Amino acid sequence: MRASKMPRPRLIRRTLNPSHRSRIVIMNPVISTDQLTMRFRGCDALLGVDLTIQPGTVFALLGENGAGKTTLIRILTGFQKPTSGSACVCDFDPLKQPLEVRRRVGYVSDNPALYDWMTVGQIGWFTASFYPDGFYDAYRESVAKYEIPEDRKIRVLSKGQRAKIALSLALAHDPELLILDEPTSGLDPMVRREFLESMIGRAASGRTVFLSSHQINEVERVADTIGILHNGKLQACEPLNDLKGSMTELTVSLDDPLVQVPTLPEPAETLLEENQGRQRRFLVRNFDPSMISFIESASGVVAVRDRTMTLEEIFIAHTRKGFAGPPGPPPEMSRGPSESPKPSTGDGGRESEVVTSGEQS
Ligand SMILES: Nc1ncnc2c1ncn2[C@@H]1O[C@H](COP(=O)(O)OP(=O)(O)OP(=O)(O)O)[C@@H](O)[C@H]1O
Repeated sequence: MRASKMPRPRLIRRTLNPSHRSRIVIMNPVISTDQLTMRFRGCDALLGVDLTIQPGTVFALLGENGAGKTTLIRILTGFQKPTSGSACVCDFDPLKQPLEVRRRVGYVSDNPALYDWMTVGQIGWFTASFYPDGFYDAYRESVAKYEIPEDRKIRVLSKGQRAKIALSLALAHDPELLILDEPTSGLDPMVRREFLESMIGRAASGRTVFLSSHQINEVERVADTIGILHNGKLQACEPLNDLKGSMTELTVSLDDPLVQVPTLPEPAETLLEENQGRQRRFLVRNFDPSMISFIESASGVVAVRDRTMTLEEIFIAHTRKGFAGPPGPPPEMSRGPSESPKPSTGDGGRESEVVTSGEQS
């Protein structure tokens, strides 16, 4: 990482105990990346990803199949050399200091590789040899909690039991950073719930959790920061509440499909516009309810409805064809249907138009 691009330490004020006075602690981000790019033959898996994750965060990386999530995780854990750009994990460069990174990171891949011929106990004992004292005891405690016999061979375990073993191995050294690729696949609903809730506890104790997942409703319950990766680009990376609070769906009813809807004033930014006959649907970032009367006062506008969006809808808005990408120059709310032809999206006869000038991914 170039010195000029190293993340600057942030001042975080935290009260460690109600009986203690507040004190200032200087903390570096747990993860920071600078313009990470990964080009495979015939495929750009990551394109200039800048990501910063602070300690004590439950971060969820959302993305469709092939968005680049696993590639990003492989780079962060030192298993993959990026084409360009750099990463810093727990203050180390995963490429140059992979062992330092792995000592501090617990990682469970979406398809954990375990030695099938070992027993549950043996794999814990074997892995413990790479870690400080205390690993094996913590591992055994976790396996006992999951009620998996230690003398059972790995190869006869069910998918969910294997996932539990992988989690137990990843957590036994109480890592600073836990990276989980699709952590709950294979776990039954009760265990999923308990496990995800335990991630909140880890973050509260200052540890950091990085989840990559397709289970949007599930991560919404536990994550405090959300990243949305689409075609290798990070389209959004914000605290969950900021992300949800910043996006609004507007439905404008018109007395004629050709009516022009006025341009919204800044800071509103229209990300997507859809024509549905006499209704125009907009996805707007930074919408202020006071703008409703402004739109209603336009000629031909019959009614305006606004609605906050769920995380799932926000995710779809960021990953569907036609989304304009991260904030760019101030957009126009509408150019009016007569001014430019709109491409068909094939989604049930609706038409979408990109209305910002942000780069398409
Ligand atoms: N070793 C490789 N060689 C060539 N292409 C690769 C390689 N690894 C990944 N890719 C490609 O990079 C893109 C991103 O893959 P990646 O596995 O990171 O996606 P993902 O977001 O984890 O997907 P999923 O949710 O399906 O696991 C895909 O198009 C994939 O085919």
